[in-house]
Amino acid sequence: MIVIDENMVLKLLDWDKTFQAMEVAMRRCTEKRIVQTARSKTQVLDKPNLLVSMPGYLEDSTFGALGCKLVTFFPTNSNLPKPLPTVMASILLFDETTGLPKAYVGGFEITKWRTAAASAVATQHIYAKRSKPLRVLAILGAGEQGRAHADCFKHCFNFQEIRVWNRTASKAKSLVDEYNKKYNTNIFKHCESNEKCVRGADVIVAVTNTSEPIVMADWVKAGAHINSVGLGKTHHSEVEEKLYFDADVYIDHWEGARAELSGLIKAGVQFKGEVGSVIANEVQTEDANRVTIFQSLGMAVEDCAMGRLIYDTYLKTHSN
Ligand SMILES: NC(=O)C1=CN([C@@H]2O[C@H](COP(=O)(O)OP(=O)(O)OC[C@H]3O[C@@H](n4cnc5c(N)ncnc54)[C@H](OP(=O)(O)O)[C@@H]3O)[C@@H](O)[C@H]2O)C=CC1
Ligand SMILES: O=C(O)C1=NCCCC1
Repeated sequence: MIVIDENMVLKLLDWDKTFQAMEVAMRRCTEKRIVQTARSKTQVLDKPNLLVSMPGYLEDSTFGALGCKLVTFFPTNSNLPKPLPTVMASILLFDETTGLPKAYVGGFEITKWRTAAASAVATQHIYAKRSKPLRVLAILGAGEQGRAHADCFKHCFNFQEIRVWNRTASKAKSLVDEYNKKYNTNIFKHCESNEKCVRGADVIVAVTNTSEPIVMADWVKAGAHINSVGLGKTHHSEVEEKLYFDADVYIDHWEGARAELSGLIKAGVQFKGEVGSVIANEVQTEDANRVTIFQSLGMAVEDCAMGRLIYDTYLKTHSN
């Protein structure tokens, strides 16, 4: 079995290929060329900490794989004397014919990259391909995902301004300073409040553990697009609930949504469709003034696609 550790994974990752892998995973999902059920969660007693198991099979000549991601979500890690990441992951790939274990692939970087790229794919197909404005991006949350989304959206789009807000302001300020230097630009701007960050933004990314809404309906401009990624009390805690009734809400996969967005479903919110059906041009938002939301849950087959991409790239670059 090949072991591809986190350092190696990071060397092999590439935004364009990650974007492509997410497009394929999402499209294949809608075409039913995948197998994945709602993921199983094992909670550590009396703690908010979870071990999540995500097995999947993706049929595709380039990105297809049989694999399983095991991911821990330990929000309490941020309070440790020496904080650890709150989301950590490992991916196992198996031979599709024999079932033999093929590779262990570190899943920490992959989870960051594929989640940010899934938001970028959703933004491209639900929003940007309708020739909508891409002037101001608002990122709420400057943790691991906030950073990955800042890199990914800088790479994939051409925003004139990328605003960053974080509950702990110093982390957003550090991100802004670091990224303006890294990209030799001044488009990254720190926002003191989530309201200032959201008002007037064309695209909004929410990537926090909040259990209370941080994106209020009245702040969101007509026709804006929101990627809501974070998991607080529920997967839809970041956006004020009433906005879900006045927006076109897209999901990554129905099985996951039925299990993890049951609160929204019970409240009567209807989903417009999977992002895969938008990629396939089967569904689209027609009204330019309607807000669109991508409610990102994360899918096992996204990790299968990434495992295969990294495995193949590793074999190409380490052939002896
Ligand atoms: N949809 C998907 O596919 C995936 C979703 N996720 C989810 O994305 C979220 C972010 O992950 P990640 O960046 O790795 O986590 P980090 O621990 O690195 O960052 C957490 C972020 O959430 C903020 N935060 C925590 N509590 C609150 C609160 N009550 N109000 C406002 N902000 C808060 C933190 O702010 P501060 O600095 O002030 O503490 C920080 O910005 C998590 O909920 C995670 O489960 C992760 C992977 C995949
Ligand atoms: O898809 C994932 O990976 C995760 N989703 C939400 C919680 C942490 C990991």
